[in-house]
Amino acid sequence: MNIGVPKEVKSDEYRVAMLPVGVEELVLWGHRVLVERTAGEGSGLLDETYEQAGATLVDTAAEVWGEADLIVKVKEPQPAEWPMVRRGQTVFTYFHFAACRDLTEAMLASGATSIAYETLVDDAGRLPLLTPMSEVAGRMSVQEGAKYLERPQMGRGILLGGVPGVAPAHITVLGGGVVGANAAKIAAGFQASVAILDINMDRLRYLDDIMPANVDCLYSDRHTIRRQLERADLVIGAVLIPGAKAPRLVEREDLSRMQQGAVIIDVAIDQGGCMETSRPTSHADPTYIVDGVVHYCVTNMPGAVGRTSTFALCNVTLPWVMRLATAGPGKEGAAKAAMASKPLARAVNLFDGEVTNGPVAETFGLQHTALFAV
Ligand SMILES: NC(=O)C1=CN([C@@H]2O[C@H](COP(=O)(O)OP(=O)(O)OC[C@H]3O[C@@H](n4cnc5c(N)ncnc54)[C@H](O)[C@@H]3O)[C@@H](O)[C@H]2O)C=CC1
Ligand SMILES: CC(=O)C(=O)O
Repeated sequence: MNIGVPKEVKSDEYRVAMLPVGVEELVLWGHRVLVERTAGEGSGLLDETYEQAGATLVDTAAEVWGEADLIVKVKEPQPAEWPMVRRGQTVFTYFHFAACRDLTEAMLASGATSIAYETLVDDAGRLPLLTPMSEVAGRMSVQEGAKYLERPQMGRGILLGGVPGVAPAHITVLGGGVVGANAAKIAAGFQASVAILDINMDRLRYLDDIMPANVDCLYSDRHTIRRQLERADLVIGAVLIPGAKAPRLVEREDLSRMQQGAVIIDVAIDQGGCMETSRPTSHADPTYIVDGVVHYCVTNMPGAVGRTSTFALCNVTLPWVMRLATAGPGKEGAAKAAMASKPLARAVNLFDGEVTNGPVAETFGLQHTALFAV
């Protein structure tokens, strides 16, 4: 099968979807891997290394998209890429469809099979292809929060850990999953005062067992969220309902309860964000201010630490790329791979012009067709 790895084109996206070792494995199994020149550069991976691993290097994205049966990417196809997607092709990447109707419509119109990393749910209910990037973003959210709390960045001028005689910052983490737990762990290490909120009591019990003493694990309801907003120097949005638009936990009027110069890092922005006032931003222009509160809503946070993130992502995606490649090209190959693996079947969001993911269909009022009924 022809497998294509285009260079990422989203703003400040330095990850690449395959390591040289991945190329080598696929080539060993008889596949051809087309890699766009300089695709790995942002992660410090040179063309020569891909070539030595057996990749066919090509000069343009059009050649990759034109020849590949399976496209392996990091971020959702950007508008400039949409015309290159074709029927019969499978695209395996982060899509976050619920956050963007235009993307959903473009991919539906292409007739390609869209398999989304973020909805690949294993039999234990985990999200193995989202987890490593959530670990990165959760940890990063605290370092970004620390930066934007600095006064020259329009923040309150608060040091996370305080100093003897002066209280540390208070950090509220909405959502205690992978992003939330990683954020809380790093924030606690900075000696901040931390509260982590979730609606899943089992998860709260677990977090309560493993978190240090400066982390409170609280049930997430409207009253608790409002009380937290009054106290917080930094709020981190980390909730998720897989496939669906993020639940909205903070309304615009709630910002009036917050302190001037407080910072919101809405990590959940890739699924639409969990604050009414969140809108997507980029690494080049990451923040804006609403009612005196600094908002940071970058949709590809791990892209900024491309080298760490590329290795963390490719470690988990390669076995699934291998399964898709082994199943063969076209929609028949994608269906065969999905038939043989429930996690892969759950990750198929669009197939042959139909929406096969329930929450995506519900978000846009589109018809939902079960994958094996297509
Ligand atoms: N902006 C970026 O660059 C990145 C964004 N993300 C996003 O971060 C978000 C969180 O991801 P994960 O932590 O991996 O998800 P997760 O599934 O591990 O955790 C989500 C948590 O939210 C909780 N939750 C759901 N509704 C809630 C509510 N109403 N109140 C409180 N808690 C609620 C769930 O119980 C769960 O524990 C996702 O949207 C993910 O795509 C992840 C990586 C990078
Ligand atoms: C999860 C995701 O969308 C990212 O890592 O960019």
